[in-house]
Amino acid sequence: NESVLAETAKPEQWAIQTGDYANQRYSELDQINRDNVGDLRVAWTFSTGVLRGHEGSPLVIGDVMYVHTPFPNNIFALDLANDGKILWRYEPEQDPEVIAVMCCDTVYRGVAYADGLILSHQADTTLVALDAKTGEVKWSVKTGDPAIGETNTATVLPVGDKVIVGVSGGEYGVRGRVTAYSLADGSEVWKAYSTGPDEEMLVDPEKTTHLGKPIGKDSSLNSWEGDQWKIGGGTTWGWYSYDPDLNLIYYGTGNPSTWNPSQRPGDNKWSMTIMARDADTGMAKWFYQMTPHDEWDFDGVNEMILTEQEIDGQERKLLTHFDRNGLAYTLDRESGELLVAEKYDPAVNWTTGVDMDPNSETYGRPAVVAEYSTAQNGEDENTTGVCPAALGSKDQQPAAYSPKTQTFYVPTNHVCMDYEPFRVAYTAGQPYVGATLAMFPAPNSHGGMGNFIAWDNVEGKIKWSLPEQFSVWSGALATAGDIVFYGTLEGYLKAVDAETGEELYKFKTPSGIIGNVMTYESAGKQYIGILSGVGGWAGIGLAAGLTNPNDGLGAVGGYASLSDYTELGGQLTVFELPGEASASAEPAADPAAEPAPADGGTSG
Ligand SMILES: O=C(O)c1cc(C(=O)O)c2c(n1)C(=O)C(=O)c1cc(C(=O)O)[nH]c1-2
Ligand SMILES: [Ca+2]
Repeated sequence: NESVLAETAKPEQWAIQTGDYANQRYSELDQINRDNVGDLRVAWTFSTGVLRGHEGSPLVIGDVMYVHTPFPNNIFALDLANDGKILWRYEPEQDPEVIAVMCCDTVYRGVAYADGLILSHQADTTLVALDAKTGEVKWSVKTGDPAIGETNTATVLPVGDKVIVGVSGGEYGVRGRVTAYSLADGSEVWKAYSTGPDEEMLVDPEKTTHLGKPIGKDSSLNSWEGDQWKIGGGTTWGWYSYDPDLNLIYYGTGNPSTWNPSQRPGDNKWSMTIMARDADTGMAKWFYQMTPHDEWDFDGVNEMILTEQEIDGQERKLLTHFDRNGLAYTLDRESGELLVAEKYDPAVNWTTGVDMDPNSETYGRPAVVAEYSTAQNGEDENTTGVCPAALGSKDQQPAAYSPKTQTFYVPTNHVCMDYEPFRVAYTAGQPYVGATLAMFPAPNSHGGMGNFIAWDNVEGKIKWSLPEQFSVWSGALATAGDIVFYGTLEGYLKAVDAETGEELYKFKTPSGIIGNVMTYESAGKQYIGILSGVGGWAGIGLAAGLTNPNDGLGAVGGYASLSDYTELGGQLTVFELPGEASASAEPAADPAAEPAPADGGTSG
């Protein structure tokens, strides 16, 4: 979208959840830098009035900040030129029944902006376009049906004259797809399913490729038994990227349903797949399936970060993806060629690695370790000590990339599990999970459940790693000030040196952080914003008031002690440096400073 491109090009704004179309989460702002970040202080705060998990971040367009909440997906427009006064609020009516069919808390990863519209895709799958100035509803359309388990938690991607949306419900047998709607009136333009016949997947058997080869006729149908693909998941609840030059959108598909692999023999295409599609038509250019026939619930939906970098002496258009399965992939995003696939979490034990030999029968496939194969061990058998756990070495928490350091900054989980598949019958709108889980910190390690790492996507190597007590479930931000920010589940906002990882600042916000750090400039001064409000799958114990470690799809386990550190509550905290940045900013409250001359001129 011309308007999205123009708005995201202004460093003083945060105009899209992902920072830019490339999902780099990098800001050119450098007033706050490695030398002064230690002086950060709270500038102002805002309570959202909602208790459960707060993912995503506010947007800033011009002088207005747009803050969203989890269910019921309220939106506030705050006037940054007027002390954050509420310009308008949007509080949709939503049937609370929808909460029962949300797998992993009532999270929402935020609103989008295009052409003067605020676009919000609610939990009940209502997609609404609001006038950004007034909050007035311009149009509204229903994209799914919660009665059959279809919900939404993701942000949307405005591209050209369309807005592209996904769907959640892989734990309810929902058939994944992306749908493009007209920005002008909300009418449907194209729809591309993750599974099923070529026509419904918008696949061309001769032109769409997998690892450089034509994908062939009915590649999805041939990889499932019977009609299982109709309730086979592959939902699309993650982050979306867009390359304006190639006009391709990129996203990943989620777990095949059910979690019991014995109920769905075959590769279960195209679940667990990176997809590249034409933004105008939805036609698939290339796919890459990372985890064929998933046995662990390693949804492939994490963000695709687009960069221009040199690899093997050649400048290439790259796509880097940190998958739930514990492998970090670097691909050529034009051709879909697989360049690097390496473990980014030392705990990973279910695979010995990916076959990188293009002439091999198993090219591009991960080699599975029999001991940790829940399919080979079979139904009603408990496979113990699988690393990573179902929520992966990384879940939805997005990484950041600094073009200055050519380094990726990745919030990770360091968690393992016991996994016991069982037979489950499908009933529309009921959980269709088919496995029980117990999750715990990775053994033989630092004892914590997370690391914040710096990653070299060309070498496929960790540069440095900061141990954390809990999973780092917050999104990172990198800036031209040579610093990187992230939040922790206990509630700390932290800033570290982009080169060395040295901790430079931390502040404990009122609740655990699962939101994404953002930055903006207002009246000439740089600010850092973060939503706190513990929840999400890792924090579901607190969010849903669960005490039994087997509740919350097994996530409570090692996360139960989170309640020793934090409590529910949604709040935005905005940080600044002391001192003035422009004529309109408040003067610094520095008692040691000389009083300013009365005439406002320079002294001496
Ligand atoms: O398969 C799906 O449709 C689906 C949806 C969601 C969601 O919408 O939040 C999650 C998951 N799966 C999932 O597997 C998962 O680990 C997860 C974590 C979270 C979160 O926000 O903390 N959501 C989801
Ligand atoms: Ca899932």
